[in-house]
Amino acid sequence: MTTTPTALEREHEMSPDHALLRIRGLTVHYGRRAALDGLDLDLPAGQIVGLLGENGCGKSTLLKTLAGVYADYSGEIRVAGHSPGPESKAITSYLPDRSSLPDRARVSYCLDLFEDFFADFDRAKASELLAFFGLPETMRLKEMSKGMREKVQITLAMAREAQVYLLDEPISGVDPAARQGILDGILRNLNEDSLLLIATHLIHDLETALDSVVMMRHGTVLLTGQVDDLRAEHQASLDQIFRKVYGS
Ligand SMILES: Nc1ncnc2c1ncn2[C@@H]1O[C@H](COP(=O)(O)OP(=O)(O)OP(=O)(O)O)[C@@H](O)[C@H]1O
Repeated sequence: MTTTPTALEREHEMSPDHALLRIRGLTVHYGRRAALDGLDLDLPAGQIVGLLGENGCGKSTLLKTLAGVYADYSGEIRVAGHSPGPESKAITSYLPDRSSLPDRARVSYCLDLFEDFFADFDRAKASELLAFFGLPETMRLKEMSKGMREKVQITLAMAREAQVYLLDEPISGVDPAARQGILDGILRNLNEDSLLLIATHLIHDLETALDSVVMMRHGTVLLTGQVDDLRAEHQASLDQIFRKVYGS
């Protein structure tokens, strides 16, 4: 039986230098409200990408949908050629904005869980990252501050040997002085062929780490570009560009 190729499959055949992440016409409704509204986006491997935008513009919904956690969407998504599902999840590491880890668990138990669940989880890398963050594996999550828990979440997400990392506001609970250290933890050992898509409001803290940005508004992409190109074009920092774009 032959099936008609989708728009993305046709594009894939026509452009062999395909993007690692491809999205066409992605739409998500919560009731009558469109959280994502026909969003198109291509992102290549080997980039650290900032996902920026005002509160409620759809960043978390986009990451959740790409991660395969939210499946009620229309449009097309391909992660390394796969629609969201078991194959895409096997190569995608997702850090949600809310933790679903059990409060009473010790860090070591979380490591056991991830080791059982993800074939690409590197326990030695996780232990090394926890030591870098100064967190004991014997500690229970409920004994931790918000920032400490975030470090555990980051450790679990970044200790996978994934092709795509989707991080939803990973350093929002961390004090300004500690943010650089956490960022170093995230970027440490990051495979140069991986794609890291990171939703954040902390543009100033992330500016030097980002290769490119995606700015969203009302469930669509308002602007994308390489950070160096945008800075040169606007003669301004990313923070200033953001204020200009969203102030208008
Ligand atoms: N579970 C839900 N049920 C109903 N509406 C939702 C739900 N989750 C999100 N929304 C709505 O969808 C829109 C997009 O929300 P989303 O959380 O994706 O935005 P965001 O850009 O991540 O916001 P923030 O920067 O505040 O984290 C918002 O209007 C929000 O109110």
